Amino acid sequence: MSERPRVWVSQPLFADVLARLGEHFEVEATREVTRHEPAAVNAILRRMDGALVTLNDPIGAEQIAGAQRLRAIANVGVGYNNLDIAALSAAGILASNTPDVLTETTADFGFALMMAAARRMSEAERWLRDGHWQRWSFDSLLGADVHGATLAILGMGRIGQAIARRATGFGMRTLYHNRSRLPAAVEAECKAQYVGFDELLARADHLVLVLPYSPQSHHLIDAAALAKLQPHATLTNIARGGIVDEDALCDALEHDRLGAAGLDVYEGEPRLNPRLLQQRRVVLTPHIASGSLATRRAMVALAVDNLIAALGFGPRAGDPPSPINGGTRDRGPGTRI
Ligand SMILES: O=C(O)C(=O)CO
Repeated sequence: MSERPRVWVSQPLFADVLARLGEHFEVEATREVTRHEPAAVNAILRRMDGALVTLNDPIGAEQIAGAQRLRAIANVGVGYNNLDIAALSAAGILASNTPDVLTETTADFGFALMMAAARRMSEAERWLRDGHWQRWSFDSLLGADVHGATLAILGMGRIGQAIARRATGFGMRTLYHNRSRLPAAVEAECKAQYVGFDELLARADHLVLVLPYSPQSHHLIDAAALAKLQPHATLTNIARGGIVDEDALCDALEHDRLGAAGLDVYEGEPRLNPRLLQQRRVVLTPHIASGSLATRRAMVALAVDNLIAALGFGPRAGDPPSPINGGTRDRGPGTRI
């Protein structure tokens, strides 16, 4: 009997969802959340035919060097800046991600984070828990309205569009900027108007970042970009931390050049820029935008489907549902999220 392919699961995920891998493969699963050293990953991948990894696991030339058997990497996540797609493609390794299944959950969270920042919810709760509420006062903790305001979405992929659809229920005016303009029918459905980058910033009451992280978007929101925002504007980031220059953001907050911020992602997470923790007018959450139970399970299930199909098994053998490279839907780097 020929040997079964071997696959590695880099982090503990839902064991019952992963169980399907065992129908086809020898599975080596990591039991605890681990920050794997590149050399350790390389030693493992040299023995593997496939791997299921998360955004905590950078996979590039160093990790796949000499991994002769490796044919597929399934990323659990829609953003895949942890994968070096050029290196994987050059080695003939099929990479996949998990779009669509997290769109609505992530949009819910982005909208909630924007509202929480605008209405100072974290600050208000800290104030209350710290025992400051002695009597009700008419002008304490006044925030900014969301209904009727101008929503500015940077990155109008699936999640950006889902946020725009939510904004219609709040009577917002939605502007967006994206690498390419959306078809008129999609703009009409989202009630969103395409504008240039500078105009987006200048007109935003609430700016929400939903674009992919790439060398082009690194620190796109820097001091110069922040200076284009209105001083009452809020900034919400549910994309990747590296898109925002966090020191420039702290400067803007400290000098009242920005109303508030809602952040779910950080450059260098889980390590936080200590200055962010000092800011009153920020809502900070630990990268949980896609974190509903149902959605996280669906993401793992899709990654499992991708891995099984990419390694030539199951009903879609050879045709994984959401390939990034080398598949029927080669979407190249910087795909909209
Ligand atoms: O899917 C992603 O890209 C995430 O950030 C985690 O949900």
